[in-house]
Amino acid sequence: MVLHQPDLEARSPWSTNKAKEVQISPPTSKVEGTIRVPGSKSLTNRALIIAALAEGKSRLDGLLKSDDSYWCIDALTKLGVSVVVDGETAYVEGCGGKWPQPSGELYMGAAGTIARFLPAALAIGNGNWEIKGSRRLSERPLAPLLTALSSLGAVFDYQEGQHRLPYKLQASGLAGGHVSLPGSTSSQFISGLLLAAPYTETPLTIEIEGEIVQRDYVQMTVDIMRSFGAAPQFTEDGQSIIVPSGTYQAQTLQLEPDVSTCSYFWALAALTAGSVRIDGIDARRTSQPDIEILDVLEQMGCTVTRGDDFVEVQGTTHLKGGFTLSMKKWSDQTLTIAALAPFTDGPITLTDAAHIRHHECDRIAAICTELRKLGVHVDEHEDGLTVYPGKPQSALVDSHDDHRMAMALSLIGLRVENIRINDPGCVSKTCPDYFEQLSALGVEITY
Ligand SMILES: O=C(O)C1=C[C@@H](OP(=O)(O)O)[C@@H](O)[C@H](O)C1
Ligand SMILES: C=C(OP(=O)(O)O)C(=O)O
Repeated sequence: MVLHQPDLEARSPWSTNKAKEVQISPPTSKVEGTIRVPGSKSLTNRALIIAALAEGKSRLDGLLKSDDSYWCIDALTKLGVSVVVDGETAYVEGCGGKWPQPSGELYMGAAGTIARFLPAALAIGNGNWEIKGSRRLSERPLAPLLTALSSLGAVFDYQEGQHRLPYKLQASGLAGGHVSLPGSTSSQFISGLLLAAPYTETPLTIEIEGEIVQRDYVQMTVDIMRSFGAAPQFTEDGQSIIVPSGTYQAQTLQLEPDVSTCSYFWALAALTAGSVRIDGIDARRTSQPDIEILDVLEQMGCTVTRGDDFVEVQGTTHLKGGFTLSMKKWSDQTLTIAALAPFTDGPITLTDAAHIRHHECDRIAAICTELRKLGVHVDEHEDGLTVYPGKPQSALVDSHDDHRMAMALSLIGLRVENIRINDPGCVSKTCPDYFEQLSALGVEITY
């Protein structure tokens, strides 16, 4: 069987698992526990970039330490910003919108957030940078963002293909005014423009053409910008965002745990009729869209307790299926639900997620391929999939160098003996100790 060859250059020093394969078997005793989940990737990389642009020294607590945040810190450090990491706290000396190092090579790893958030932040300054990323990141779309930045004055010199990594960026500030771009492939283009928008030469209005996928991530960007003193405003129709000129001011911020990562542990409770509590999350107030998974787990028959600062999921011996879900707003959960679906009592159809074909892998094709290897009946659709109930069988499945594929496929091993996954180390993109945490909850993990 031909398995995907991972791009190991994108693994950071915070990635420690070099195993070729992991084998997972169901827990031998009831799963019950309270766990800590590392900080949100989305909040960490937004906060790091804003803090780097700000005036003064910020303190970020609850930092995610994974490949995606490592390469973000690495790039900021190469830009001359001091980022000191002490445990899960980062101290960032803001550069006041003027990058101290006006030239150099910056590597984005495999992180969509860095590739989409950093270009505009670079373009507001003066400098010449060479930007590179992993093999897969170099295939992922950037055109709407880079076209918008070109129209505001940034100059790109593409090394291998138009609007793709690697490229050289010649920056001499960004004009303000009006810019429009589509949000149908990635919300990150809009977030990336927003993060730098207070520093354009005149105020910037971003007009969004059509619908935005995963729109709540744009709201998350607006919220975190506000907490650093900027004042972006949506227009009433929600299709434009007006960003007044200004500067970010340093802050002390507590970052929430990563709700996308939490989903695998809540799914673990669901599948084993166990209970898993995760502290540090207020489900009613979080800006992370993947919190929606809790409603789906309830629909399946689980009991969810939403505390002021924790969420506990209690699983059930009979999981209900037989429904259709639009994944447009929280599509990182498509794979989690696809992995739960075979163990429910009716088919589950997931729709509106065509854009995830452009994520760490073509996630729709990949999950259909791997579920079929396990003997699960699936129909692939252009924008999603239908998964039918059935008892999966043991198999070696491919993680496709995608952290979410590995974490979602591991869930099958909670019910089926000897599920093997290649390259388990790919989880380091967002959760380097994922398999250790599973093991601590009683799941049998063998390398
Ligand atoms: O802004 C963010 O932090 C993210 C936006 C989403 O990406 P797209 O909008 O590109 O799908 C999501 O899938 C990703 O994990 C994180
Ligand atoms: C799509 C994802 O990542 P990225 O930030 O690289 O887009 C993800 O984490 O599921």
